Amino acid sequence: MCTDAPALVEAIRSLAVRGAPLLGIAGAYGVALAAARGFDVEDAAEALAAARPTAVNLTVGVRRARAAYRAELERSGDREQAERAALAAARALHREDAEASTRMAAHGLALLDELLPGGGHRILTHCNTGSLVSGGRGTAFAVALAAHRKGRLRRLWVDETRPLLQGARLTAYEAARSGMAYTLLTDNAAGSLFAAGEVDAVLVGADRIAADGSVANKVGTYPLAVLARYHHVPFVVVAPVTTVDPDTPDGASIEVEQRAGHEVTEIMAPQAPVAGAETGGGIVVAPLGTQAYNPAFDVTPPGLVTAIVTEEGVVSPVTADALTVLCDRSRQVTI
Ligand SMILES: CSC[C@H]1O[C@H](OP(=O)(O)O)[C@H](O)[C@@H]1O
Repeated sequence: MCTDAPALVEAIRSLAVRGAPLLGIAGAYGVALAAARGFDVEDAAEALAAARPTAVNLTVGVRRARAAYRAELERSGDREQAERAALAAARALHREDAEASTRMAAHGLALLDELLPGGGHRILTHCNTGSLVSGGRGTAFAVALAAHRKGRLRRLWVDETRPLLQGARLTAYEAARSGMAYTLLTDNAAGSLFAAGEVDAVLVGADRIAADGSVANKVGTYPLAVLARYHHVPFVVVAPVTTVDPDTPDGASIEVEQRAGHEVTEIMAPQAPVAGAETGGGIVVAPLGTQAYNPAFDVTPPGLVTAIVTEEGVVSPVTADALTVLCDRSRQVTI
């Protein structure tokens, strides 16, 4: 339970709180929390927004609550009323995300039925995109859940998602709890599933979608897009409009978060690493001193994306014109 803004910043950095839409909601509540606890709201907003650089929703949520706080403070000069305005903005964002999740699930299921008319979808997903990252039932996982509830999901292939295992730890949990047929696999086993013709479509989330349609998502997403293209399998990104960032022109402009090497050189235990410790607290699987490359995300070019599903509908193909419409919509719903 985060009782103050610095604790929430650390929870976001350590991925105790994670997942693009939820980061936006948490960021907004963090601004309201800072105001209520007497922290400097501007400083807290900056720290929260900087906690993880790739997920644009974090910035969106922080800006939404900060704008509400500033506007009310200017209007009434009353800090308590300004705190309430920031909290109201956070609650509104929470509700909007829950509604967006429901609408994305409906649009995504309709797209799957159009792309895969035979039903019995075998869906591969990466990382975790369910209710643990959302005010509702999530993004990509919400589509798989909708298919399951309509009896049209034959199997959910769950990438374990190294190094932090969001798939093995979280998506498998959500799939089991929902009663859907699912199978966990190592990330490097996905290729053989495609080769065996066992994947009908790929469904993933996003952390930032650039104005040209490039998609930043958990590392390991780009190889799935290449495999999907090679094997003529639809590759579908599911994300709220607020994840589209008009101010990031292309994939090369997306800052990809680089994380600590110990997340790779150790099999991480669920608890957060002890700050300042020589290791991350996990089981060391590489010689001490091993350097590790640990980007948290990778970027998929628009040409490999079959469709982007938002709460506003489906964009396919992913063209500059189509993204212009999404960017305009994003500007309307963000500050
Ligand atoms: C659709 S939000 C989930 C999104 O966020 C994950 O990243 P992280 O676990 O580092 O927060 C991953 O990229 C998912 O696709």
